[in-house]
Amino acid sequence: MAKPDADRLRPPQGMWRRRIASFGHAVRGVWAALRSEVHLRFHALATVVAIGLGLYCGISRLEWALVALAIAGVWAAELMNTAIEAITDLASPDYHPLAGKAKDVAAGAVLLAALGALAVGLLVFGPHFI
Ligand SMILES: Nc1ncnc2c1ncn2[C@@H]1O[C@H](COP(=O)(O)OP(=O)(O)OP(=O)(O)O)[C@@H](O)[C@H]1O
Repeated sequence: MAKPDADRLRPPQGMWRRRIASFGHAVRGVWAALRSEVHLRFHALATVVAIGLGLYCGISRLEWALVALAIAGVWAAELMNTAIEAITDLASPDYHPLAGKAKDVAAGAVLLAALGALAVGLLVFGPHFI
């Protein structure tokens, strides 16, 4: 007899069902990362602050686009970093220079995205306060 989990794990039939299921997996991934990663909670706070500042300063449509890209870039980099950390810990729980390199490079991607977001924040919001 099939195990109870087998039905749940079988991919749903039909294109839309599969698309909706994929979307659900992605949302579940963001939620799982948010629960486990302190950095992501900090990004969530920074996102709320940036949106609040944007509303307070009445920034333009183009400025909103830049802020949105900066926010999405940091979230995407941090989520990829979390995924790479997880797969690295799975593949190499013991010390290995390549595991360290993978984690360092993934962390570097987050650092670059964060620096870019900082530059966008300073350039967009700075003039409203100076
Ligand atoms: N298996 C490993 N082999 C070699 N070096 C590792 C290994 N695991 C971690 N490291 C080194 O330790 C650093 C920190 O790794 P860790 O897994 O603690 O991530 P972290 O920077 O604390 O990220 P987070 O706080 O998001 O969990 C890595 O960037 C890497 O240089």
